[in-house]
Amino acid sequence: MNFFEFVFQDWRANQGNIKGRLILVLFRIANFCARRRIYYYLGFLYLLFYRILVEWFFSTEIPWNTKIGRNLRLYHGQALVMTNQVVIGHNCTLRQSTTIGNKQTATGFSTSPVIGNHVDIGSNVCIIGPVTIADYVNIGCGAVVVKSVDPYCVVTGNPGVMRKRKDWQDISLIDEQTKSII
Ligand SMILES: CC(C)(COP(=O)(O)OP(=O)(O)OC[C@H]1O[C@@H](n2cnc3c(N)ncnc32)[C@H](O)[C@@H]1OP(=O)(O)O)[C@@H](O)C(=O)NCCC(=O)NCCS
Ligand SMILES: CC(=O)OC[C@H](N)C(=O)O
Repeated sequence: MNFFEFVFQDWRANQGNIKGRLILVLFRIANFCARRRIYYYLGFLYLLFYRILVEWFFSTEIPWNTKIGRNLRLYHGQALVMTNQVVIGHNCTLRQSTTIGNKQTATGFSTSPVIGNHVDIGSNVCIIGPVTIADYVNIGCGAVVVKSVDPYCVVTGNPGVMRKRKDWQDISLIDEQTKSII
């Protein structure tokens, strides 16, 4: 992926969403610099600019070295906080007032969540600790997720309760067909 493709990898997923596009382009430039040591030094001033503009002014804390797959959809772009250990797959959706991070333990901090592909995270969600969210999961608004979630599930409530998505058979069928084509 060249620089241009890398920076605009979320552009289509955020059609009609200027703020989401702007934040993600700024993030991908920072992410490009952070992943390559040479650019990290050259781009230090940019990284500072990114941090001040996106974190302080847009209140969206996506650390520049977070691993996030392509086609991230970012709705409403505010009060979103995550640690740089979070891993997010392809084709995911994030919304406002959401925290994805670690948990305090007796000896320090836990690891952070690993989120699969096609995961849709509602508004006001907390996902904390060493949990894995599998592919095609929907996390309902206001959910607090402290345990791992199986594929094709919906999680709602505090503490989050998991059940199969109503459309899981349709999705898994499409998914199997795609896999067999590939
Ligand atoms: C969870 C969600 C994905 C819908 O899943 P669904 O399978 O279509 O759920 P339904 O609407 O059929 O509701 C099924 C049950 O879950 C409950 N439920 C739905 N969403 C819920 C939520 N966020 N928290 C708690 N319970 C919820 C319903 O009350 C219903 O309960 P019942 O069976 O006792 O009547 C959706 O409700 C949601 O929360 N999406 C997030 C979207 C969002 O954040 N929007 C904000 C935009 S800014
Ligand atoms: C507040 C709201 O309903 O926003 C809609 C938006 N498309 C989203 O899913 O986040």
